[in-house]
Amino acid sequence: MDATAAAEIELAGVRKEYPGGSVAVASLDLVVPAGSLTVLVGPSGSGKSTVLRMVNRLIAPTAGVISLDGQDVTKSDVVALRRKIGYVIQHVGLFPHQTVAQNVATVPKLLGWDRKRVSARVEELLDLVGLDAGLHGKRYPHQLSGGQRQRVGVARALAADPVVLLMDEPFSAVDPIVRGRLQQEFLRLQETVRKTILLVTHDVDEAVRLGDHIAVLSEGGKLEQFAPPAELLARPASAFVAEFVGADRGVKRLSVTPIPRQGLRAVGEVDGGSPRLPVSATLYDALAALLEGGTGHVVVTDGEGELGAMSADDIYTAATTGD
Ligand SMILES: Nc1ncnc2c1ncn2[C@@H]1O[C@H](COP(=O)(O)OP(=O)(O)OP(=O)(O)O)[C@@H](O)[C@H]1O
Repeated sequence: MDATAAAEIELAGVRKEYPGGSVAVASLDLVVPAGSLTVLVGPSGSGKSTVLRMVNRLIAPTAGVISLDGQDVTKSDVVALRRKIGYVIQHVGLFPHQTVAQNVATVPKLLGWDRKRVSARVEELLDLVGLDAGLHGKRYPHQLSGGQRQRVGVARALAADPVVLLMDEPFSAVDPIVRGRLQQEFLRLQETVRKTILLVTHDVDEAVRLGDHIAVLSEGGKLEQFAPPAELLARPASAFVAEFVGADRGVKRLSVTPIPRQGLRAVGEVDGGSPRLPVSATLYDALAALLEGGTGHVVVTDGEGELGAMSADDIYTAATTGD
């Protein structure tokens, strides 16, 4: 699949008051840059799902404007709008009496594609999410693991090549190990497809791992902070954000901070048996390797060879530089 156009999502003064007077979102301004992955994170009841469901018009805002590439979604034809937006939810919502291939083919068939084009697309998508079309395509959802079902949900959402992907707790129904793997695969997939993704989670670690940007919401859909993960962890904008990201935010930052290429110590100074790791790794990986290795140092490498070494103090310095 080629990288196709992605659209900017803009919310301006968006409010949602449910019948009965509960104000899920009081007034939200948010811009989700085209082709980026923005995570909406916040405690239960902070309005995250409400925001997502307003973007694809499953519910209507009480006030304000939501636009895709400058076009007001409430003024677009709803069928055409939903074709532009893939939607993935926690329990996937696959059709139980249809095979995996039929599930993925749902939207292309609705669009009237001929059989050959539909089956080529299904094969391409299953391959993209790491499933074998020959093996898994003929199975029914109950014959798959939770993680495989989740991948089918993503494949189905991508079927008509939408410009936007909305994902509501997409990885929370699977165990932590499968979740970690799906998150990694999903990041690789996003490198290929470069959609504009708005993803909801209540899990800060997931937000940090996945987001180009993180929007932290508190009660009433109040935007507490909108920032890249490293900035959010280094400089929480309010006591609410600091508490929400957790007292271990310093440790979390290690996992989003790259190993520096400059200022490494000479490899000759350190024990030859020190663990080695690529410069593309994070400070978190470096610390983990250092603790595991027992020599007090790690050696950093790239394609050409050894770049230098780091001690625990060096990792500390790299983690706190720029504060
Ligand atoms: N259909 C509805 N009618 C009335 N109130 C609703 C409705 N749906 C949601 N709410 C209320 O709106 C608020 C926001 O709900 P929403 O589901 O958007 O939050 P959330 O952040 O996604 O929560 P969670 O993480 O628990 O899924 C909550 O107080 C909720 O009770």
